[in-house]
Amino acid sequence: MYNFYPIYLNLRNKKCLVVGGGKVAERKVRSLLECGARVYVVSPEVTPALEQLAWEGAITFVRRTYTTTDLEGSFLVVGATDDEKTNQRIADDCFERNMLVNIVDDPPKCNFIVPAVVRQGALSISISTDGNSPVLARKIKEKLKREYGPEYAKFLEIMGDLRRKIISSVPDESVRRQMFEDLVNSDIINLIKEGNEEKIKERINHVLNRGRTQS
Ligand SMILES: C[C@@]1(CC(=O)O)C2=NC(=C\c3[nH]c(c(CCC(=O)O)c3CC(=O)O)Cc3[nH]c(c(CC(=O)O)c3CCC(=O)O)/C=C3\N/C(=C\2)[C@@H](CCC(=O)O)[C@]3(C)CC(=O)O)/[C@H]1CCC(=O)O
Ligand SMILES: NC(=O)c1ccc[n+]([C@@H]2O[C@H](COP(=O)([O-])OP(=O)(O)OC[C@H]3O[C@@H](n4cnc5c(N)ncnc54)[C@H](O)[C@@H]3O)[C@@H](O)[C@H]2O)c1
Repeated sequence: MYNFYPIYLNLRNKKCLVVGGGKVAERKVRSLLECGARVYVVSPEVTPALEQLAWEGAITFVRRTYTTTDLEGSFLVVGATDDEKTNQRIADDCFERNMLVNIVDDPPKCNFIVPAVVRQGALSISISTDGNSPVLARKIKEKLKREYGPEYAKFLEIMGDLRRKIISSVPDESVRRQMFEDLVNSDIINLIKEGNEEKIKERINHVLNRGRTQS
C-alpha cells in the first residue's frame, strides 16, 4: 500500500496558513501564492523577502508565535518552524480538525506531502518517492526539466484553445477523441521549437478539416 494519494488542489482564494518565517517557509509561501492562495504567515521572525511580501499586501503576516486560533478558516496548513514542539502541536491541532497539514520534512506529522514539480505553463509534472528519497525526486525533476522545454507551454496554450473549439463544434465524441490524438501525435511540438508558425497552422488545419468531414 502507498503512503500518499497524489492529487492537484485548487487553492484559489483559500486561506492557507504557513507557520514559521525562515527559508523553507518562504519557499512554501511562494508556491502557494503562485496558485492563488490567500496566504497567512505566523512567525516571530521572517526573512526579508517575506517581510517585503507582507509590506506589498501579498500576504497577511502576524508577528508572534503560533496559537491554535490561527487555524480558523484554513483550508491547508504548512508547519515550517524549527521548533519540534510547535510543529507537533500544529500537526495534532490539524489532525483533530481534519485539516490538510504538511510539517516540512516530517512525514509522520503530515497528511499530505509536497512533490518536486516541473512546470512549463499549464504542464506540471509532479514527482514523489512516497517519502523515500526527496533527493531522487529532485534528480528526476532536473532530468525532466531538460526534456520538457517551453515548447510544451506553448503547445498546451494551443491545445486549450483548440479543445474548447473542437468540443463546441464537433458533436461526435469518437471523432473528437481522434482529433485530440492526432494533434498530440503530430510534429507540432517540434515545429514550435523551430518557430515554424506556418507549418503549425497547416498541421492544425489538416486535423480540423479531417474532423469536420468525419462528423
Ligand atoms: C520534493 C521536495 C518539495 C519541497 O520540500 O518543497 C521535498 N523535499 C525536497 C528536498 C529535500 N528535502 C530534504 C533534502 C536534504 C536531503 C535529505 O535529507 O534527503 C532535500 C534535497 C534538497 O534540498 O536538494 C530533507 C528531507 N525531506 C524529508 C525528510 C524526512 C524524511 O525523509 O523522513 C528530510 C530529511 C530531514 C533530516 O535530515 O532530518 C521529507 C520530505 N520531503 C519532501 C519533499 C516530501 C517527500 C517527497 C517525496 O515523496 O519524495 C517529504 C516526505 C515531506 C514534505 O513534504 O516535506 C523538495 C525537492 C526539491 C525540489 O523540488 O527541487
Ligand atoms: N532550510 C532547509 O533547506 C531545510 C532542509 C531540511 C530541513 N529543514 C527543516 O525545516 C524547518 C524550517 O527550516 P528553515 O531553514 O526555514 O528554518 P529557520 O530556522 O530559518 O526558520 C524557522 C522559523 O520558525 C519560526 N518559529 C520558531 N518557533 C515558532 C513558533 N512557535 N511559532 C511560529 N513560528 C516559529 C522562526 O521565527 C523562524 O522564522 C526546520 O525544522 C529545519 O530543520 C530545513
